[in-house]
Amino acid sequence: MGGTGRHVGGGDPDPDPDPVLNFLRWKKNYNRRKNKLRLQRKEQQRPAGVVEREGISLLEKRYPEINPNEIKRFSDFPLSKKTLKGLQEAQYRMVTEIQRQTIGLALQGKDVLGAAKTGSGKTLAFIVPALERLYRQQWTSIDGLGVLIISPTRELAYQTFEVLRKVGKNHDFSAGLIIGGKDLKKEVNKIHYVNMLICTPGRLLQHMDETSYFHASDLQMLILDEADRILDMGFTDTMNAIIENLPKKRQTLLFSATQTKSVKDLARLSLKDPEYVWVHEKAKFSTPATLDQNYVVCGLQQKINMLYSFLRSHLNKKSIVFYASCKEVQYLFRVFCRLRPGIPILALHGKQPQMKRMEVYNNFVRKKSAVLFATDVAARGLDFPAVNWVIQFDCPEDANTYIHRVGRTARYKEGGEALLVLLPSEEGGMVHQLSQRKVPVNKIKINPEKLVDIQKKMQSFLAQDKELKERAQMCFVSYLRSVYLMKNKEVFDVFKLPLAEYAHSLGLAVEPRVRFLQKAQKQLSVNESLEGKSHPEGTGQCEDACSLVSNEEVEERGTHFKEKISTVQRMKGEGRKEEPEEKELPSQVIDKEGDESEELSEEEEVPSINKIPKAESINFLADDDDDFRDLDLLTVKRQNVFGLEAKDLAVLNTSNSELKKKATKTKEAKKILKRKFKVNTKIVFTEDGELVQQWPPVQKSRVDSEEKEDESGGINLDKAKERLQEEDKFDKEVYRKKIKEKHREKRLREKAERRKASRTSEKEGVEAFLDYSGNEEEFDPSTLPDPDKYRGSDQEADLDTEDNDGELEEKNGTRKRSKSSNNAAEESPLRRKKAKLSDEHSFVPLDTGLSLAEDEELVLHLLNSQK
Ligand SMILES: Nc1ncnc2c1ncn2[C@@H]1O[C@H](COP(=O)(O)OP(=O)(O)OP(=O)(O)O)[C@@H](O)[C@H]1O
Repeated sequence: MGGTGRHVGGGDPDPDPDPVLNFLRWKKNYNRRKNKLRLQRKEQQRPAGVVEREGISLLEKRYPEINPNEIKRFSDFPLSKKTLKGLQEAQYRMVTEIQRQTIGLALQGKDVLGAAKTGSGKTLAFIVPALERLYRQQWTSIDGLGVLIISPTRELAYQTFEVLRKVGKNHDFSAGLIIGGKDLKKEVNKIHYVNMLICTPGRLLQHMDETSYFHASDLQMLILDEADRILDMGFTDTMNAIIENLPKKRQTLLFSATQTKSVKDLARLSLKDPEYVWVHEKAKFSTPATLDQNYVVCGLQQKINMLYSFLRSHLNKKSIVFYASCKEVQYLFRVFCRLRPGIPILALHGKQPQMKRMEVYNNFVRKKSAVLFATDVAARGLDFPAVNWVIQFDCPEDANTYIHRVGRTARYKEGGEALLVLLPSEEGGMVHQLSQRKVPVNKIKINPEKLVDIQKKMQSFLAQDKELKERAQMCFVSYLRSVYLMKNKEVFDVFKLPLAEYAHSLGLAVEPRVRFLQKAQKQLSVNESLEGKSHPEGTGQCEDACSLVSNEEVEERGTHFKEKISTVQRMKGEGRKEEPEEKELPSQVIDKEGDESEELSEEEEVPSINKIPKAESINFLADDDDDFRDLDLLTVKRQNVFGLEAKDLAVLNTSNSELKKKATKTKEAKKILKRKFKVNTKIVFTEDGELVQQWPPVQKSRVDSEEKEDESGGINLDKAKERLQEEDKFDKEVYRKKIKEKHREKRLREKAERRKASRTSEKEGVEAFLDYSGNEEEFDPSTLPDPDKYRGSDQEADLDTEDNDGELEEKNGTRKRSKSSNNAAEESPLRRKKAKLSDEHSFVPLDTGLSLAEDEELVLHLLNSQK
């Protein structure tokens, strides 16, 4: 047997073949192959459903044996062929740590609370078990909603939807994306077919409330992505309401890069005996190892210069710049587009319409080098490929926000760099927080020689463009409000900020007045005097902030409010909260912001500056753009004083602030009058070289004597009244003349019409006559049209214009008659007939067919008969 075995394995020609043994061996192999084929054929004949069910039960049998430590690839998990194929096609083979540790638990049907660093692959960690869950249940479209995935932002929901589409494409389930800013009606029609729904909380609850056939009674799995962010955005009540609408018997997965207390509260509410998987709990750092993190300390007034200088020196990189508020993004995006740093600039924030947001998102994904100005709407979960730099222009609210922001770079084994810009007042507190959260940041310094000063340029932009200036003012207020509303007063103290310098750095000549800040300051001083400074900083101020800034204003802040929002809402007794980005998008804004485009083309969308009622005191009431809404918080002390230097302005400001007396409008008007300002005039030349004053419009009623106006300054009311009355008279006279002229024109028009009508009838008469005159011998001169009649009409025509006649001549073809009224009257009917007959040869001399003498006789006869 040993020798035989050797021969079989070796495959060398047997030196001493035993034919019987050979035959037996061949027969054995043959039978084995035959049986295998028979079985395969049998398998193929069985219904696919049965085979699938058997496959599923085989997979399920392997679930209890899943050992995360042995798993390296997705194929090591007992996954369906369809899912594995999808993963393979999307180039996902090796599992990441969070996937290795959570997929098995989720397949076993456990509730999971998973946390792992940014960019570590949490999305697949919940998408794979979700697909498998429905596959196991043999879910079909008629079964309705099986999996619900809730994301905090629309972009993240969209991104998750795309991953699901990619990985689940071999399955037969239907998937839907339900986010705010889209057509609700269209969603209503489709929602009941959807098996896997990805949505934002506000919109989901809206469907739960309003869409009659939307129900989640058979829901198998609930997934909360970036759950802490959902709660931070003030969706606690919404989430509670959603969870109440879901069946109790379901599996729940909850994922985030950071875990807060509120998440644990939510987990207690929505998860049953969950498995906590905190992959990097024991890691040295809570940010990716491939991320290089630095911070600079920079004065508020230098931040924009610094950013510009940074971008100029990183033209071939892909960067994201995070700001605290939408209005900062809007303003600085516009300004930087005008400054043309040499790199495409994009802006993403919650005030853009959804389509625009998608467009920007996709654009930035595609770009190799670009800079994205964004609010924290882009801070979580978004997976932009190959981002080199994350710059935090404004200090993040806390270490968690910091971690999510920097997580937009250095994703899945890639490298990346992060730069945090801190004010001197923010440095201590923030750096301490970061070190506590195991975030390694190095301090670096700005090279002052490399700093480009763009302040003057910005000032000139603002001097030319009122709308931009308003945006600068809104940016100013918005930033201050964001700082004011921050909870951690160790880091954020709005009263320490150099306001005037900040305003100048935005290009503003004068710092706008911020009412809420003034009120807060007052309140603070009252509190201090009452309590003898016993009030601990940080708590009292925040509460004041909540009461001083309306809820709407809070939402405009976009992202940073956390519990404060909930406090305000609870205080106001609101049941639940809509998604902030939806609230921030009134239709008008959608139109306006929808045009906000990538680079340098945004100038077209500049709204009319006529909207501004006054320069002295800007008070935007019901403006189209909700950007203008919060300007009621703001009053500009003085405008257009760019001639002044910053130093002078500072002196001016201090002296102004020292002046406690409130100047009335009358006083200010008087002051202006004393200065004897003259209105600018615009004079143009006509083609004849005459001078015409275009602006201000010249008073037509003015007589020379009035030029000698009272030069003593001020307005003489009596004189002004007289002048107005005179102007009124003059206008009335002009009006009367205009009406007269109109009537005359009307009369002439009617006459012309009448004349035309009579000529037509004349033509008809001629033709009738010609038709009739078949026989010259039977010619009856009495049938001739009355020549007086012609004359009359022609006389009228003569009163009008000669051109008119010429026109009629050509049009009617009655050339001879119209050339000269007399000729027309004298022309013989016979000639007319000939003329008609020889229409095409109208310039050929007419031949009556009679002799010359006979012709003359006929003419004389006709003339006599006319007389
Ligand atoms: N197993 C894998 N193999 C290869 N690439 C992967 C794998 N898992 C995830 N990725 C890639 O890693 C990147 C980050 O994944 P993902 O967006 O899921 O991270 P995340 O943990 O959700 O990040 P964040 O906390 O920022 O939301 C994505 O580009 C994804 O395609």
